[in-house]
Amino acid sequence: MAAPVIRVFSSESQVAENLCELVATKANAAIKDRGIFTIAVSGGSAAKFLCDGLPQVATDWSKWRVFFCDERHVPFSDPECTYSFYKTNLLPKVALSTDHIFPLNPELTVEQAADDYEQKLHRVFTDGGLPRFDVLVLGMGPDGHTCSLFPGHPLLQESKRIAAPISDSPKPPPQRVTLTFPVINNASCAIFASCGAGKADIVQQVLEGQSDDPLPAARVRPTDGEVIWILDQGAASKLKQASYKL
Ligand SMILES: O=C1O[C@H](COP(=O)(O)O)[C@@H](O)[C@H](O)[C@H]1O
Repeated sequence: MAAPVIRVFSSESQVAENLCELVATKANAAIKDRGIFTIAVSGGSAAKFLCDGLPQVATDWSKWRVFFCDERHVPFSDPECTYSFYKTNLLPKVALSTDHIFPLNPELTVEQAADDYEQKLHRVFTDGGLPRFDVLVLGMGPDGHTCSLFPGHPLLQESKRIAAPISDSPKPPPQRVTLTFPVINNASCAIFASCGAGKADIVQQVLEGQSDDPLPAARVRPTDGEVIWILDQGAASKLKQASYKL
């Protein structure tokens, strides 16, 4: 298990650019090696960074398979729907087929939608084992949550499911489906992108704090992979180790 790598940039636009260049490098390497690139993306600020930067990268979009680290269980027409954000802000600008991006089915109950999402994952990850994503692009909320895995929630202990329903998310909307830690920590590369001084305290706690009960974002430590944090100066401003500074 490798220690987190931390990269600090002077502006949000540089974070987005660096994130997207890194994702493209990973994508092109995976395509060269195996002919396919598997990625799960997040909502919130990470979605904005990806939609801003990915249209500029050079890659073979036909080889990408795009899942969601988590998704809100809302209709596609709801502004909280992460899939619809990508559909509006990324799909018109890149050659990614809608057959290669996998939304949650909001017409099912949240429990059925999670079951259905596990089947969608198994249709792409066909070896029957735990899916191993090439890249996860993760965000972190000000409480230290990542995906829809919240501090103190029983889903942090989930060990059987690869995608699980949650009906009591402390951040609205309450019903969501999320990847679980067995899949997250089986990824080849997990990348966090966080910006703004509002995230500085939680970034410091996650990256430098010690706890017997780590925050969800601090639990992202792929067993045979890397975790990379891409921060702007504001988000990195409370880190104590000088080597993390610009
Ligand atoms: O609710 C969510 O929040 C997190 C963090 O979002 P951010 O805007 O604070 O970066 C996000 O990663 C997750 O996908 C989303 O469902």
